[in-house]
Formats: sequence, C-alpha cells, structure tokens
Amino acid sequence: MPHRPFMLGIAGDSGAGKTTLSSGVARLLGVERTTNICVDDYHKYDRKQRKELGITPLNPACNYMDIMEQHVRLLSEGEPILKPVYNHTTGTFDPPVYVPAPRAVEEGGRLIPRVVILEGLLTLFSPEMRGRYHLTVYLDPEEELRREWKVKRDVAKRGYTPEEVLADIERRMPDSRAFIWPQKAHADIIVRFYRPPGYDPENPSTLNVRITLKHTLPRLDLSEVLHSAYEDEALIRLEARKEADILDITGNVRPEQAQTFERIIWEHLGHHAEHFDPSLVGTFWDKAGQSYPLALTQLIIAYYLVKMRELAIERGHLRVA
Ligand SMILES: Nc1ncnc2c1ncn2[C@@H]1O[C@H](COP(=O)(O)OP(=O)(O)OP(=O)(O)O)[C@@H](O)[C@H]1O
Ligand SMILES: O=C(CO)[C@H](O)[C@H](O)COP(=O)(O)O
Repeated sequence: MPHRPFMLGIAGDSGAGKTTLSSGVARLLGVERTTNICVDDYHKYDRKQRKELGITPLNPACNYMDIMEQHVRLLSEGEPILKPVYNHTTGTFDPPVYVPAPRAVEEGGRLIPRVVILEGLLTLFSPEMRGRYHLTVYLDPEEELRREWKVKRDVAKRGYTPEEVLADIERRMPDSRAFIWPQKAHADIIVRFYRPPGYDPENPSTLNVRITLKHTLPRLDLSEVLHSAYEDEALIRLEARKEADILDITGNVRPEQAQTFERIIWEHLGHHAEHFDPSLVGTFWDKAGQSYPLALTQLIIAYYLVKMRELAIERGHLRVA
C-alpha cells in the first residue's frame, strides 16, 4: 500500500515569498525528508508564446491545470509523478523529472508520513487541489513590498531590467486580482509581511509580520507556547478574534527574545526537528542575512504542520503501514 503524505499547499502572487518560506520549512523538517514541488512548472506556454498570445502565467488557461490537479492527487495518494520543468533562465521547458513516491520517513524510531510541499501561483485555485491539502498558507505581503522583492529577484536572477519587471507587474494586475488574490480566502494561515515606519530596504530583516490563524486550524494552545517566550507584549502579540487568531511579530524584536521564542517552539517540535540546522531558519538569499520575523513564521508553520500530522495519524487519516 502506498504511504499517504502530509500535504502542505502554499500560494501567493509572484515574488510574494513562497519559495523563501517553503524552503525554510523544508530545511526545518530536513530537505531530504520532504518533497518540494513548484506548480509554476505546469505553464502551458513558454515565454515567447505567452508574449505572442498576450496571456499571463497567472491565468489558469496558461497552465495545465488538469495535469497539475492529477499530480497533486497522485502525490496525495502516495504515488510518483513525472513532473514538467519550466526553466526561468531560458523561458522554455527542460525535460520532465521523475518525482519518486513520497514514502514515509523514519523519525524517533517510527515511520511517519513524509511532507509534500506544493508552492506556486495557483496551488489553491481549484477545489480538486484544495481538497487534497492538510494545511494551506497564503502569502500576502504589502503590495509595495512584493514589488520591491520581485524587482530585486527578477533583476538579479532572471535577467530583467527594473522597468521590465514593473511594466510586467502592471500588465499582470487584472489577472492577479482575478486569479491569485482570491485564493487567500481558502488558506488556513495568511502571512503578511509589512514595512515598519522608516523602513530601510537595505535592511529587510526589520519587517513586521502579521500571521492570521483561521479557525479552520485545530485550536492548538499557541498562547502557552508563546507565553513563556515573550516578556514584551508589544513585540510578539497573540490576539484571539472571532474570525481568526492574529499573531503580530515586530521586526525590531531583539535577537535574544526571538531566539528564546524560536527555542521554545523548537522544543515543542521535539525529535521532528532533529535534522535541522537552526542557523538556516529565516534566511533569504539576497541579503545572506537572517530575519527573525521570517524565522518565527517558518517555525509557526512547521509547528502547526507537525501537530496536525500527529492529529491525522492519531485519527487514522494518515496510515503509513
Ligand atoms: N520575509 C522576507 N524577508 C525579506 N525578503 C524576502 C522575504 N520573503 C521573500 N523575500 C525576498 O523576495 C524575493 C522573492 O521571494 P521568493 O522567490 O520566495 O518569491 P516567490 O513567491 O517564490 O516568487 P515566484 O512565484 O515569482 O517564484 C526573494 O528575493 C527573497 O529574498
Ligand atoms: O510569476 C512567475 C512565477 O515565478 C513567473 O513570472 C512565471 O513563472 C513566468 O516566468 P518568466 O516569464 O519570468 O519566465
């Protein structure tokens, strides 16, 4: 019998920080113990064809949604897939790659379900895919910040000029509104990084983050985890609201506070985090620096994931033998 994995879906607009978040969560759990898939590989047209057709990659019609849905289903059932590969450097397609069956992994002397992380523009778009995830996250940074991140990344890594990136963001705006942003309504966790007053783009690790924890999540008593960690409620604050719990973390949280908080969540992850190198949490590539709000966000998501996986095993929803 195939082993059913734990499925994490991460969506958001281009440059919203999906890869940064998902690679951090994968490092937390052990990269070789997770299967990471970017669903932007399912683009139907290459860059030249998209230009000719006047279609943006955000439009579901520009993607093989049927194959994406089938692959999400196969992975959730513990089956292997042959995944297409879109190459951001050439703007065309590379040969497909074989993704092995997401088999269970050994941890603390027992077999537990592997985590499959699916991230991309349209991960939460269709009900078929949404029904396959155990946990869903939407990245919703302040729009100005997303633009700043996308321009920096596309210029440094994808060979565009800043003017080209900004013009492309404008061209995509109707599709962002129509297809990407509405996916927020389907996420259990919404992560919003935003700039503090006087924010210096040269020091992006000072960003604030608001994490919305919807009541679609199991009610884990996070306040107990948080309580012992924060002395100053203005820096890390959890507020229970009718529609969701809101966790606010400010970018000027002191390293000692953030590290205490990290350690406490860490202890709650127990042996699940034994493969992890803590110096890698919260890193983002272009600054080679660490952001505590990003580190704490990755840890909170890993915390929910580990706890929800435990619940799913207990309830017999995820059997590994
Ligand atoms: N929390 C953060 N703090 C600082 N910088 C960040 C953060 N998240 C992302 N970035 C920066 O934003 C840029 C875009 O991030 P990332 O590549 O993760 O976005 P993405 O959503 O995967 O984009 P795409 O869908 O276009 O591939 C990266 O250069 C990264 O360094
Ligand atoms: O929104 C995106 C996700 O990263 C990309 O822009 C999309 O995948 C197409 O990439 P490009 O046209 O830059 O090759």
